[in-house]
Amino acid sequence: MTEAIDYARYDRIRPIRWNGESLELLDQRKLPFVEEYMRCAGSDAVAMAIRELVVRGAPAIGIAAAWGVVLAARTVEAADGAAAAAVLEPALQRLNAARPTAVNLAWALARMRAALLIAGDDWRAVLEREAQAIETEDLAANRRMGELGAALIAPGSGVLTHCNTGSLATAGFGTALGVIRAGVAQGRIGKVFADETRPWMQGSRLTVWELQQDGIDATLIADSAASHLLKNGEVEWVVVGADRICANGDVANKIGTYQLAISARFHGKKVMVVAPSSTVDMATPSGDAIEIEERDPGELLGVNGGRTVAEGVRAWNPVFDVTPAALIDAIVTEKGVVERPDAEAMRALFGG
Ligand SMILES: CSC[C@H]1O[C@H](OP(=O)(O)O)[C@H](O)[C@@H]1O
Repeated sequence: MTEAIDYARYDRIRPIRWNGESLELLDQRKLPFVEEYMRCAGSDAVAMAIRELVVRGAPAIGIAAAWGVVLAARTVEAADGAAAAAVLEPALQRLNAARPTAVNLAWALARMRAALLIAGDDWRAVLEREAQAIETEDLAANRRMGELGAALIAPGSGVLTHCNTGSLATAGFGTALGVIRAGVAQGRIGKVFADETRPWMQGSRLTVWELQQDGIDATLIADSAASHLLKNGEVEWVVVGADRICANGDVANKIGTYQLAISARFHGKKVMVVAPSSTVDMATPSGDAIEIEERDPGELLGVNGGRTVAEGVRAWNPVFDVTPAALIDAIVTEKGVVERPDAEAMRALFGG
């Protein structure tokens, strides 16, 4: 069950392209029917693209922000990194403010800031190398997580995934979708289900499109059909990504993850969270401390620009929720797997 995976077959979809002068972002608002890149020439354009979900997915927004810092550096004259850091800090703050929940954004900016502070007169080149390293390391982490996560799945299993955690959300291959890709390639996963993931429809617009590109047969379900599916026995694992994993193992992820975990536990199914260590935030003690992003309620009032709700109806649109560690069976990172996560198990792998 350890057949070598042909990773090249998953390389077609690239949400982030650095061309040496500007950052090209695949506009995910237009997928799956239009593949169009937005060209960002400055860091504030990158911040807007993150805020507007042109680029989305916890690791991907960290990578985009890192390249945003490289773009900001082109507007600054400074003798060394420390001097440049002082001038660039407002631009990093504007990038950081783009979205609050995924820790990968703050993590990437902190890593760029740290590299800058110790850089000499070659600080621009240092920033470019650091941004490239963040992107390259994410791809390697995803491939490693694919192996580690797939190994937990018994041959012939069915899986259900939520939101989009594939190449579109990362430097490539994906987190939860990387486990699914590896599990299908190894013959461990026999059936793949993806839910729509209202209101932004990452599942119906992005995940099943990615899997179709792979030639992986996936079945789309309504979010509201998930518990019925978990009851009928075709699924053994719910496999999802994460936006922030806390010191006690609580996980913030796309809205709807929490109720999937409740239903999975009720029906005796397992929950696997797959995320690189850049998503682990040992400085956040528990899910109660996570800021949950609330987006425009208008995202709930229509689909593809067509209104489906009467005028004057109020909507509430939190786009993440927190799944308590007690409902999670395994957290898969590139550094290893935490089974039955709790504060002690998290400390054993991540320190702190
Ligand atoms: C590997 S992506 C992690 C995470 O990000 C997604 O959120 P969004 O599409 O709003 O950026 C979703 O929560 C994924 O699970």
